[in-house]
Amino acid sequence: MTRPIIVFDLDGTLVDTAPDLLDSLNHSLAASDLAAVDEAGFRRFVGHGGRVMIERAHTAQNKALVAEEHDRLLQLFLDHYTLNIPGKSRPYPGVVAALDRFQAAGYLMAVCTNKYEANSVALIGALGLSKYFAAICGQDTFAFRKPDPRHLTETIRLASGDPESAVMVGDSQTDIDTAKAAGIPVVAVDFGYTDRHVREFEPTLVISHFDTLTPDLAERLIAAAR
Ligand SMILES: O=C(O)COP(=O)(O)O
Ligand SMILES: [Mg+2]
Repeated sequence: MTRPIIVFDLDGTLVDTAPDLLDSLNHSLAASDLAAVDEAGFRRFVGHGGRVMIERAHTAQNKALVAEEHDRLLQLFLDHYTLNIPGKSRPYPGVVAALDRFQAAGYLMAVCTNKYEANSVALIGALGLSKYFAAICGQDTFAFRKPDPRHLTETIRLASGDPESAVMVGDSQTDIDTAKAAGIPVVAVDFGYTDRHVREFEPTLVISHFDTLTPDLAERLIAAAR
């Protein structure tokens, strides 16, 4: 029988990356004479990767953004972000213990994120977490990304898992919509990056700490979804 799999979102779910994403975003926006974004703005702009974050910051400040300028600012963002990995980013409380529990219980684990794959692999490596994951799939790994459910189902296949025996953990509407479209139960953490409470997006379950996330719980969610 295929081993069950638990798939995690990265930013705002496994790792608190907000300070570094915000620093790199503001580094990039400064080159475009935009006002710096604050924490509240960041929560509204994040979730679909750096390119969309830059675009949303411009829209919010009523600034036009042509394609070449968009490319230039994205490159500035990525160069700054890449150079500073892992920066101040750290796993949320209880993450490492939860990964150990799922590993001991025989689960496959994977990451499905709208960060670029190279930055995701580098960040997870710098935090010493690579050994847990059978696959780390970013927004550029496939020709589609969350909320397209194939980003999740192809991540599961790449990790040698089965979408019928899978659970997703995320922090945003993007993650919840993705998992629901794939028919996969989804646990939402309530401490990540969203400007509306995750409850509003109707995940299977909301948790406030990784200590709550156990293989028993995952097994129940997978069984209930069948
Ligand atoms: O960086 C982003 O915009 C989103 O990243 P996530 O999918 O890991 O939350
Ligand atoms: Mg996230």
